[in-house]
Amino acid sequence: MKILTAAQTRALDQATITEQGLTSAQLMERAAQALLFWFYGQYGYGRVPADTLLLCGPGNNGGDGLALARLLHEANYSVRVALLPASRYSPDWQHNRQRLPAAVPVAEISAGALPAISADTVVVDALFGTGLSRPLAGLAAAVVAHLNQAQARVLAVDIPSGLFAEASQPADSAVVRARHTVSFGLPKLAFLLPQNAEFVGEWQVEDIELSPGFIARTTTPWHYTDAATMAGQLPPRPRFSHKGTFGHALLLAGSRGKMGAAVLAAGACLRGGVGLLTAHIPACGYDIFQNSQPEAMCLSDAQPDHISELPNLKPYQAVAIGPGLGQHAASSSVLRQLLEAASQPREKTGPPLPLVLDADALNLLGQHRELLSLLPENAVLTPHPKEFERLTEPARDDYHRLELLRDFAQQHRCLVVLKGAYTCLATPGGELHFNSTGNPGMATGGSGDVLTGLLLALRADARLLPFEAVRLAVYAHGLAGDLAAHETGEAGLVAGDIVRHLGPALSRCSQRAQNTK
Ligand SMILES: NC(=O)C1=CN([C@@H]2O[C@H](COP(=O)(O)OP(=O)(O)OC[C@H]3O[C@@H](n4cnc5c(N)ncnc54)[C@H](O)[C@@H]3O)[C@@H](O)[C@H]2O)[C@H](O)CC1
Ligand SMILES: [K+]
Repeated sequence: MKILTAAQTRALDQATITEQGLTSAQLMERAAQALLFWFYGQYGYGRVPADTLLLCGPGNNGGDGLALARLLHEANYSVRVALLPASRYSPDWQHNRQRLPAAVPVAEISAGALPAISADTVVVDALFGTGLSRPLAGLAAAVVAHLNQAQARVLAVDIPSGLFAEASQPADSAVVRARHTVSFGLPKLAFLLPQNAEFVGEWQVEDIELSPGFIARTTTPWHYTDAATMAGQLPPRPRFSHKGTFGHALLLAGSRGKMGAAVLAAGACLRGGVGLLTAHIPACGYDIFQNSQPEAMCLSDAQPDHISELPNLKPYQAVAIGPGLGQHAASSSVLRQLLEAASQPREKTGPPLPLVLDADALNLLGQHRELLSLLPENAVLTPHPKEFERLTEPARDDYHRLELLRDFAQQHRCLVVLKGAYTCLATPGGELHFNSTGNPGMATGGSGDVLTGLLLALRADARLLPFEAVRLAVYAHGLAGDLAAHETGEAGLVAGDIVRHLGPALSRCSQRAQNTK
């Protein structure tokens, strides 16, 4: 699913109206209907809130609010409307103002007459939407401050008022703190960034049949990976496949006290469908590893506590390094040797060896930035924000971090998975793909090791393009976390639960096998 700018969204509106032969008021009616269904979903018939207040601005966001006020009134909700005065009102605002039944109380907001809001009032924030052109000030800012301090349940229409769709607002500007946001057609970039979570609350996107042709033609660096995007992305396993079909993966992981990271990554790699897995681990971990992952092969390093040797890479279709690795100088030298070997083309025309770098491998890269020039094309890096900062620089805010991320992936021609809520995958071509799956229960030790193992499995599968493999791994990892949390609750979730649910998560992304009989 694409994410568009506010300007592109306005053009999408227009294209929809033209292509479908609609009036703009008819499109607004679709938006208002979607909002009405949100109320039905929340309150059902007959359980309506005692007091619903619609705060309406002068543009089409306010027009949506006025249309919704009419629909709610017709559905027997007790509604009142408060209008933000302006010198100009949009034509569809005026249309819906006229259609508002006289029985609905309407008041004009002024500094001395702010609408009464109690903690029991359900407030619809239809002050400003994607037409916001500057930070809120004056009366609009006063209304927002008044609303926020009432701590009422707030539903934001399209986007919380005062929030820009794709840029930071200045610190301390007035922004509605919504508990819910119902947006139309496509998500807004703002919804996906941690700095906006306090304003956006729980968000959802409602389909109002905006022009699919226009969306397809419109270019954007931002994408949202949802279930529809991922349906059928994992190819079926051919009936005549054998373990060589899915690749032989090498995992370089573990150090004394951190063998669990190697075990978890290996478990995820195996559940990710790899053909063969070999783990190269420090000698202290040999028994631990062999006992807990009997399906994997194991190479023991000469050193007891850390990795100091790089195995011969010839047998392997992909290599991951980092989980539980530690930062010993000898392990750092293994990383250097691996990057040097992988940056040489394996065959004259073939792609370089697929690499996945995580955890301490990223910290070592941060300490030795000269190694970045050795990254082979499409190497996968999986930093969380702090690890990413060590590779680049501190970000001023979440939008700046996205810029740094995009630049880094383009400059080093690699795939960077910036981990967190809505994990963001940056591609060498400059795209940013935000992931929809996952939950806060996954903020627990070992989750990242599981992702590395799954990435390793899918990068070893030669049937998948590098970007496809990484997007699928990120999505399936989050989905496995969601399936696991369903069983354990978020607090009770541990990384091993994610491993156990990778199989079901991947099968939800798989194509049905055809002609395999
Ligand atoms: N995207 C869709 O598919 C649909 C969107 N709808 C709704 O329309 C709004 C966007 O409406 P628009 O008229 O373009 O903008 P706004 O209502 O957000 O406000 C514009 C209005 O406000 C003035 N203004 C802008 N910033 C400020 C400010 N800081 N202070 C004061 N005044 C400001 C501006 O000059 C205009 O006069 C979208 O979000 C949806 O809710 C459609 O209804 C359905 C389809
Ligand atoms: K709004």
